[in-house]
Amino acid sequence: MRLLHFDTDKPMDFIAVGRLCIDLNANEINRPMEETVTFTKYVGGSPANITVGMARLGMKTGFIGRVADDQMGRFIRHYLEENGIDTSSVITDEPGSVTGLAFTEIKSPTDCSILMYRDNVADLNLSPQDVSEDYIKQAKLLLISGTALAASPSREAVFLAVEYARKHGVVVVFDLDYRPYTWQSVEETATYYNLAAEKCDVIFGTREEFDMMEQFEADRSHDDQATANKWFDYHAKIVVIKHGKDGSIAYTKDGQSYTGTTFPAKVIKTFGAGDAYASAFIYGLMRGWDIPKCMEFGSASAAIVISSHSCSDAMPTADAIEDYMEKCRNGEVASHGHIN
Ligand SMILES: Nc1ncnc2c1ncn2[C@@H]1O[C@H](COP(=O)(O)OP(=O)(O)O)[C@@H](O)[C@H]1O
Ligand SMILES: O=C(O)C[C@@H](O)[C@H](O)C(=O)COP(=O)(O)O
Repeated sequence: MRLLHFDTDKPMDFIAVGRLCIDLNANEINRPMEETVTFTKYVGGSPANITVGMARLGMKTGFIGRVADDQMGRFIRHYLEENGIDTSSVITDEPGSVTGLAFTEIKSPTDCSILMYRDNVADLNLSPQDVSEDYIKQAKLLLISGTALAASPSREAVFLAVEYARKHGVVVVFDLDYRPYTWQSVEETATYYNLAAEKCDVIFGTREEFDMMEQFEADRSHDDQATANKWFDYHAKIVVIKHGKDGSIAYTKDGQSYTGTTFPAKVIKTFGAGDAYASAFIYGLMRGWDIPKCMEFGSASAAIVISSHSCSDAMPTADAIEDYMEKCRNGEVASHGHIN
């Protein structure tokens, strides 16, 4: 059974909608934020990272979003363009809003957290009028991410993008990307996440993210197969549930499930794993690979990114992923900072 159909007549491979932000990653690693004084600036925001990943993998990519009318906004636009990402649907917001910042705290390779500054951010000002039906219909795949559902008008813009995608046979992928501090209440969060997930072909999330969505259900079994089955009753063909260093499980609508293992990594920080995994997995899907091969590629890409200082800038090419897998097979990469 063919799970997904990518329309090869469409010129653009991949479009993401949502936030374009800045990551400020601690240079002094293995210490708390209180003692961290210097940071390196990168483009960030989960959908931005995934798009950079897709571009590095050679896909024709574009982005729909709003950036602040400031130096940070211009830095983001320039970085996307340098990476070959089409920015014709990246709008500069009216003066007054700011660029979202994510300061990363790297206490140890396994104890990382993010301090986000997201008041009055430009990305949540994306409006339905910014979403072009013509732009979306020429793409094979649309990626949405949960944080863009946190407030209006960005929320409506995402739902409209999904409607256009479905109308024109564009595969819709949902990366749950749940960031609690951007939301008002758990009730609101679960409501909008569930409404969006109903409309998507592929869903990526961690067990904790799916638990958040299921928190008001009578049957809260925390069971991965039960979670996947629920979405197969709507529109989903593939549901991927990520379990950090313990790997991932992919379920498909034809009743199969596949367990993905992890690659050894010299872990610097754990964030960025999910974005790298998603980009390489989606790349594999679009190349027509079987699910285990997509998972393997995703896990290898994740291992590379968590062994690097950045998320976006560390996104590997397909050759780099192949090389890494080869080195792992030859026992040339030892795990470090990896707690089993
Ligand atoms: N410590 C680790 N070592 C090796 N691979 C990892 C590690 N943590 C995560 N990964 C890989 O990255 C994937 C996604 O990671 P996860 O932490 O579950 O997502 P997210 O970053 O979205 O929270 C995992 O399925 C796994 O393949
Ligand atoms: O998503 C953000 O705004 C911050 C990201 O750029 C960040 O680096 C990160 O947390 C990546 O998310 P993950 O892949 O889910 O770990």
